[in-house]
Amino acid sequence: MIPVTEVAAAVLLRGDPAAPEFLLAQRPVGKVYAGYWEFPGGKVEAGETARQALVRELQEELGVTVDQAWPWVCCEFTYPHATVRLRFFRVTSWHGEITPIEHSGLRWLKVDEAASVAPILPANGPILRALALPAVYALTYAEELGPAAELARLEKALATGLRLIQVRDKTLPPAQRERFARAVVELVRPWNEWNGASVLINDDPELARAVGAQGVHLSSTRLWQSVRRPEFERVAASCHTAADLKRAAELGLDFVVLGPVLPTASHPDATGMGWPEFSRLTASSPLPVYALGGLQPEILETARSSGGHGIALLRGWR
Ligand SMILES: Nc1nc2c([nH]c(=O)n2[C@@H]2O[C@H](COP(=O)(O)OP(=O)(O)OP(=O)(O)O)[C@@H](O)[C@H]2O)c(=O)[nH]1
Repeated sequence: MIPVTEVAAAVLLRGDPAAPEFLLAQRPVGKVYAGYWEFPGGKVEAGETARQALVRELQEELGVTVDQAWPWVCCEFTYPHATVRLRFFRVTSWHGEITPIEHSGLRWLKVDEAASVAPILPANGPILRALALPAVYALTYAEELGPAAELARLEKALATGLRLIQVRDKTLPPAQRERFARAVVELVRPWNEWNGASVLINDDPELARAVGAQGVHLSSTRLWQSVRRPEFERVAASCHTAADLKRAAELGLDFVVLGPVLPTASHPDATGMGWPEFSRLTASSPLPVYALGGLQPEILETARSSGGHGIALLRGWR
């Protein structure tokens, strides 16, 4: 078996939480991949946890003390020199002044500016794409609220920052679902052009194509039936188990939702896995994970401190 080098890496975030800047650092002469841009961090030493390594590395490399670090995604990558398992943390609070003690350069970037820095360590491409995903994934609920009211709710939410939408509404009659999906895509179109907002259609690639949606959201059943990633700009899936998460990663999807985390009215028979289990499952996910099930917007911080990228909401988004 190839030995795996454990690495802890930090995505330092500052500024507006809805459109933050993150820090990239340039590897100095003398290291492998000198001149490449990376997230600050380094190898986990014997006897350390990944979090302890992160805290130590940020002190050594940048001269700062971490106040808050939340586990995020974890990916493996094989370089000619080593196979690494990179545990990324979102670091939103620290003290001390950031100083390039070991790197040859530092750059703060907005997520849409990542392409302006090159070269980036090869393992980091998917990480930059994951960073661009918003905190909230809104699931439509026209079957209860009615299509007109749901479109009005969407219009308001787009104006205040909503960027990622799933047309769910599985029980609407097919013709009505198609009309509604088309109307959502039309409503989102200008936001797509200006801000990259996107619409994913739940479990129906044909409908997604017919209405010109940016993506498709696979049910866990379809996730297992799919032999390759469907050809859309964005593909996500519903996951409930570690095996589902692994499958979604193998298919190269963009993100997943995992749940139900808490008891929810839409699945009255399910008790919810709870945050400790959510945390355990997300710890080895290379894909960003949205928590789902019985959640309200105020729970975002809990989801993030438990390893989630964000939250998926059905009733609660606004
Ligand atoms: N810090 C960091 N390492 C990364 C990233 N992406 C990535 O593939 N790596 C890989 O993870 C490994 C980290 O090793 P490192 O050389 O930075 O470790 P270190 O700071 O402990 O240095 P040292 O080995 O000189 O003591 C390297 O193989 C590096 O290529 C990233 O974003 N940040």
